[in-house]
Amino acid sequence: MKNEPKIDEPKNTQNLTAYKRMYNRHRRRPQDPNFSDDIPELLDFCNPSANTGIVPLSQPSHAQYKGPIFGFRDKHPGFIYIPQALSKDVQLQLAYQSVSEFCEKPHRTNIDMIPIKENEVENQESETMWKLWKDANVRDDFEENEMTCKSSKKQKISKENDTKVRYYRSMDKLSWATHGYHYDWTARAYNEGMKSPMPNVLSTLGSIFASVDPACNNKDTDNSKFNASATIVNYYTLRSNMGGHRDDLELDFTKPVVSLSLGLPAVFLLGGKTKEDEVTPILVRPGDVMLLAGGSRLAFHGMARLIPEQVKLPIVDSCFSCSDHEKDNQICTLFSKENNDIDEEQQITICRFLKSHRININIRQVLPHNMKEVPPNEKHL
Ligand SMILES: O=C(O)CCC(=O)C(=O)O
Ligand SMILES: [Fe+2]
Repeated sequence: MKNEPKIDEPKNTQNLTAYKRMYNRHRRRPQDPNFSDDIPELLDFCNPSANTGIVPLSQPSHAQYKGPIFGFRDKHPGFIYIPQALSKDVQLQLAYQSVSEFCEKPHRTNIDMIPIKENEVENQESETMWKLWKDANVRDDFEENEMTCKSSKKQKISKENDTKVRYYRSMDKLSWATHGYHYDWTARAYNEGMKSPMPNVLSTLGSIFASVDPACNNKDTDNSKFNASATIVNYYTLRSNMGGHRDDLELDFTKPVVSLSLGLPAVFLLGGKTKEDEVTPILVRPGDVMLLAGGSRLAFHGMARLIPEQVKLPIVDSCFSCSDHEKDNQICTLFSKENNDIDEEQQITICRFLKSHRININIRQVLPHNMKEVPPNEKHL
């Protein structure tokens, strides 16, 4: 009897990996027009109920981040979850930078790799993707919403045929941007010839959060210092997902991948070293931070779906509100100056963008401390 298939398991799912089975359970159902079908139960670090295996972790004494951090008692060793680590202001600031400077030159995006189509117009220098999105989405309805937005503009219309101008670089096509070492998706490697400056704010955030990992001590000058040298910003729509993979191209796996979430909540799937290992579906909310660290640094993971605004999620336990512990860390001071730069109209437009998108920023250290550059022609597989 032992080897016989279970009756309630459809035949064609028997050969699927544990990861794929979990993905199929949680992915957005294409037949659901509103994307709001019932969400199967998820692990919620913002409401850590009993019997979930979630345990509070103690902070290393040198940690720069002082808020509560969590992991699992008996699975996913080394994985660290920091609920509501980013205040609303910090989320807004990071989202603004993600849609404006982080996805423009000299950084690299997926759009650079798409050939320009015949009916598309090359954007002028002053027209960033964000400006075009904003112009197309800021309309008179702000006034209807009691928010007066005097300078709102209508979507740009071409005079000849009264149709929308199709720009080559447009937010609607944007799915990722990279900084520092650009990830070369074709070669599956980093290389010295493909770099842009790391945004300071991302390097600093990477170091602050990495410091909760016992393997990182930024006060030291030795090999335990986290040195952020690459970021990937993922831009997701309600239709997006990210398949199961391992972040295995860096040359130092002793350092964590620090992952920040903004915008819509999502279902993050955390597995183990193979696609057959146990997979945990995690509800990731805006403001949460995760670390793929230690024994989970090379774990399979992916993003099954976004959760639309209309789905009612459990309210975040009040002890995770950022206002208490954010005073203890350097994150607020990091942004206090720049924050004034986002005018009200921009803020409203960013909030609107975040109601239909998720932004994930993941920060990595590529090289071990004793290596100055990526060796040429190295195949890292
Ligand atoms: O969106 C996420 O949370 C995961 C992103 C990710 O795994 C990656 O960019 O490698
Ligand atoms: Fe990843």
